[in-house]
Amino acid sequence: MVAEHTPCTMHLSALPSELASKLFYSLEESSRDWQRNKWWLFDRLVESPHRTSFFVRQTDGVGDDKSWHESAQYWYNGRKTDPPDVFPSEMEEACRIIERMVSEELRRRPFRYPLEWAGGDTGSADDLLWRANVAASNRYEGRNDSVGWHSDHMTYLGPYCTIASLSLGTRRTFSLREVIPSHETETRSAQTFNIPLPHNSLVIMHASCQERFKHSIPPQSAMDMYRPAHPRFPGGPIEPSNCRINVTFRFYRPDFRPPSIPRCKCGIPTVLRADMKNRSDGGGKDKYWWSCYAGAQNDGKSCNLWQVLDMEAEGRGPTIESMQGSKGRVEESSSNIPDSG
Ligand SMILES: O=C(O)CCC(=O)C(=O)O
Ligand SMILES: [Fe+2]
Repeated sequence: MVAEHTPCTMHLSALPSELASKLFYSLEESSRDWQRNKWWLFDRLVESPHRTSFFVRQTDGVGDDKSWHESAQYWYNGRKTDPPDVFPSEMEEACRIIERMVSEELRRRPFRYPLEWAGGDTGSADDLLWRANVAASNRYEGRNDSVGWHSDHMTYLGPYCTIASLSLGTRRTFSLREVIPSHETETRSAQTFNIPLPHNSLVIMHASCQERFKHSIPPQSAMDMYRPAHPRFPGGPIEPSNCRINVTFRFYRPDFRPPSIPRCKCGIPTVLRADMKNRSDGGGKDKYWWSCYAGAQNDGKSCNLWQVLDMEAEGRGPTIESMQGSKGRVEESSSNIPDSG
């Protein structure tokens, strides 16, 4: 049902059960002092209703290039931060399994979008179609921690990214809702899909999810405690928890490295957003905007820059389109194009 109604797929029991427990325990402990993001909303300083942290992978297995480590320092409100932590060993192990799952799922997809990254296939023996090199992580404690409606910024991910989101600990609801393009608001309205995410489940937000849908983790009026299948230490007690840990594995694209990100008049890197209201649903004419992000960190003051992303003029790629020389969707069967009406 998830795949039928949304640009996501849902995978239960993603990791071996013992690895999922170990990763939950290690992140549950380290996340107690993760930060709540703070940003300016108009003239008010607001704080995220959950804790968050960011990890970079020591290597993405492709080569020695570690330039995404620098991108990772900008994850927090466009402001340069201390170097983030490297994936702990259980996260690295989980990442390898998840890369395989995502690659298999990509192989099953009937088409790729023109602007998807196409430089990932290295011809190496492991033939992974998708790799992760960073992980943004969230901790939700109790019923009230949450994240509001948003789509993820594409600044370092580029258009039509694939994000793999692992849930550990107590079950929470993941809500998805399409943003209806302006020219269709008269003829149809959006539905909200509420997907319960149990411990050790993986949601893959496939290409077009960030362009077409917003997502959230709403506060809940009630929740079940999570009872781990394994004790924290051999022979120890099972400790129920009201905590959910989320790890979103992402690929920071080589053609969206920090030096290539336009800066606005405030002098800080802009953020890349999809024009969700004026999209063409993958037909290759989607619009993306580089926009000033100073407002979030600068007492709410911004230079209001909005500059259109121009993949060609900015020298970005290779994309599926540039590799296959195709305009519009790269597809095998037209019957598999999701109906946007
Ligand atoms: O916790 C989740 O499942 C969603 C987190 C999220 O949307 C994000 O980190 O951007
Ligand atoms: Fe998100």
